[in-house]
Amino acid sequence: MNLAEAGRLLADECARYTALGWMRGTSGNLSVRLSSSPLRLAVTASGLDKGELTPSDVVEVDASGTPVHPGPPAPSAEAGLHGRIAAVSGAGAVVHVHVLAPVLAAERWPSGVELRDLEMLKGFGRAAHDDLVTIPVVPNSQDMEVLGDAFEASYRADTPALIVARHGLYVWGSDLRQARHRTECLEWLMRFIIES
Ligand SMILES: CSCCC(=O)C(=O)COP(=O)(O)O
Ligand SMILES: [Zn+2]
Repeated sequence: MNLAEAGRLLADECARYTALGWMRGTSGNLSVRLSSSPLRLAVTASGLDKGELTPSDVVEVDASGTPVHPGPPAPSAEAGLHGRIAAVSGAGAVVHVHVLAPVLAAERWPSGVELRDLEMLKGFGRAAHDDLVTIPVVPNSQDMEVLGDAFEASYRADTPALIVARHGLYVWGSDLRQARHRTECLEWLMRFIIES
C-alpha cells in the first residue's frame, strides 16, 4: 500500500469512527503499516477534526513515530506509540479512540480489566467465549517512550488492546477492518462490565 492509498483508507475509517462518537473534538488517531523492513506507518495528522480528514492529512513515520519526510502536516502526537505497538505486535493497523467505557473501567480496575464468559470475546479474536481476558491498563504520559515501555511490559500476543488510564483505548489488528471489529466488540464488552 502506498501513502495515497493509506490516506484514503484512513480518512474513510476516521469518518466512521467519528460517526460513532469515538473521536470527539480532535481526539483519536489511526495508523496503517506501509512496509515492514524498514517499518513505516501512515498515521493521521495531529490536531485535526478526524471526521473531516482528507487523504493528504496523513504522514509517513518510522518506528519511533518520526516523520520520514519532515514538514507539515505534523504526525499524531501519539505516533511513537503506534510505532511501538506495530513493531512489537506485528500489527498491520493500530487504532486509538477516546471512548468512555474503557477509561471508566480502568478507573475501577487500574491493574487490568478482566473479562470472561461473554460471547463478544469471540469478536476480539478469542476462539472461546469463556477464556479469561485481562485488558492491560497503563498510566497516561505525554512521553511516547514511557508509554511504549509500559505497553511492552504489559504486552501479551493474544490480547490486542491497551487502555491508557484517564486517556483512551488502543486496539490493533492485521488491517484496519480487523482493528475496527475488535474495537467495536471491546467497546461493547467495556460498556457491559461498567454497566452491569
Ligand atoms: C483532545 S485530544 C488530545 C490529544 C489526544 O489524546 C489524541 O488522541 C489526539 O492527538 P493527535 O495528535 O493525534 O491529534
Ligand atoms: Zn489520545
